[in-house]
Amino acid sequence: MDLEKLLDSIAFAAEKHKNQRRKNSEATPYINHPIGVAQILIKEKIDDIDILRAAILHDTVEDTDTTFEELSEIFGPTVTDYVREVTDDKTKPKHVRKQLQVDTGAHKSYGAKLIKMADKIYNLRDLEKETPVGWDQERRDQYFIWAKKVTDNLKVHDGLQRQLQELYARNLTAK
Ligand SMILES: Nc1nc2c(ncn2[C@@H]2O[C@H](COP(=O)(O)OP(=O)(O)O)[C@@H](OP(=O)(O)OP(=O)(O)O)[C@H]2O)c(=O)[nH]1
Repeated sequence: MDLEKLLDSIAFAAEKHKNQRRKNSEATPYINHPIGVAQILIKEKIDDIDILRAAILHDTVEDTDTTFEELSEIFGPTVTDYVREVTDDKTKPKHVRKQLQVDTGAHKSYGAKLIKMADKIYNLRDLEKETPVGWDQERRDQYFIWAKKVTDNLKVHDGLQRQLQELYARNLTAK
């Protein structure tokens, strides 16, 4: 049953992210982010359960002690492969990781592209609300510029693309 599968994923991610917080001034629990990413997809009528589960789990390997083997055992290969596609290799320097997101996006699967689009929408909305603790205006602006380079290679969904365009129109100024 899909609802049970979705809740199992949320419970797993919540446990894995339990000690992490977002970078906003309220230090919101990190799990709000993956839940919000899945919510963005559901609001756009995306109902593929494997994509939704992967959206919930998308930061577990990148940001916690979770391994792909663990995900594969519990959630199976399809969900795990989506998570793998949207996971940055943290052993690489940050500028390399950022460039890889720009360069590899176009070659990813439809599901991975949807998750990446929703991930960026969530982060950009957060940035619109508040500049994260420790960030200056320049870092915020650079994130918008970089996110647009990433998402320009992911245009697989009109509704998500419209939300991204609105975010860029409000926040990217020609300099
Ligand atoms: N806007 C915003 N972002 C926050 C907040 N708390 C945590 N983040 C995370 O910060 C990352 C963006 O910051 P960066 O400076 O680019 O990356 P860094 O964390 O590796 O230093 C994103 O993670 P990421 O998974 O690496 O995403 P992405 O950089 O691949 O898009 C985002 O999810 C917050 O309150 N607001």
